[in-house]
Amino acid sequence: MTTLAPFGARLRAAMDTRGRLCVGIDPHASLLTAWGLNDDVQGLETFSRTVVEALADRVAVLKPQAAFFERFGSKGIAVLERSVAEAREAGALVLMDAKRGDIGSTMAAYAETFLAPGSPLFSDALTVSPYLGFGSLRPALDLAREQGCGIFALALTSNPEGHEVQRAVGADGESVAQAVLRRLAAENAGAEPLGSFGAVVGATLAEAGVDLAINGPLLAPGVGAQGATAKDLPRVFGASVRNVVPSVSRDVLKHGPSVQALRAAAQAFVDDVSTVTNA
Ligand SMILES: O=c1ccn([C@@H]2O[C@H](COP(=O)(O)O)[C@@H](O)[C@H]2O)c(=O)[nH]1
Repeated sequence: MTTLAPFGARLRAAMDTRGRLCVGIDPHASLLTAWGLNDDVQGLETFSRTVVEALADRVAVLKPQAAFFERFGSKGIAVLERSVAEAREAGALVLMDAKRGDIGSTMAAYAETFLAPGSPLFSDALTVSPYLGFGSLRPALDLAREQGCGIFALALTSNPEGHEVQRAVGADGESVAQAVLRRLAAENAGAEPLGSFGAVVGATLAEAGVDLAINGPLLAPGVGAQGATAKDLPRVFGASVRNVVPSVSRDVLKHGPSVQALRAAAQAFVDDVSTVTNA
């Protein structure tokens, strides 16, 4: 099995050649219906296959939302396995949005599931929750580093409810989100051209209010259906905007099942992002 180059380097190259965009594969029941599909495993398979066919050979990152596959049990997970493999085969980086987080010994099993080569769900990167303590993520951080994979830890999420936890300030005056970012920066120290340990920071924020200079990617969900636009990115991310990977799900997916329309919608976001980030 060939060893992958570090995820950060692969992501930077993908963004340079394909443009800066992550498209989520979120097969909501309402989207399956809107596409004329049944809300069942066959509908899930057709939906996911269509998104992969339309976008995996052109967008930098595809981000399957595991929850929408898990809701169909083992058959849904089998669809997820095939989608991940086909998307990677077509050249997209696959970021598994599973937001795993647990005590270290269990975290090791999650890491094996998503980051061990040969695992049926092997992905290029994984979202994780650091709210059992950043140190509990160590098995995932170590396996990702060893295998050329990436990790995206939740720092400031796009939903308004996240702030009560993430903006909380400790006795030392540091916010919880800032502590997560500081630990990510340490993981990325010295990495070039970009570290592999990223943060999730919502594009919906009024302002970041934290130091985002982590030398790693900043996944920015919230563009599209949650109300943010590409124009918000410079305000939220400041000088770190060059490391932002905007993430859109419903606002691209609503254009299916037409492959051409999905492609056009994704390209429109890529163009919008390049206008504001290259300004
Ligand atoms: O802070 C976060 C972290 C993750 N997400 C996920 O991103 C997509 C957003 O979907 P849209 O349809 O573009 O709103 C979804 O899978 C979320 O679970 C997020 O929104 N915010």
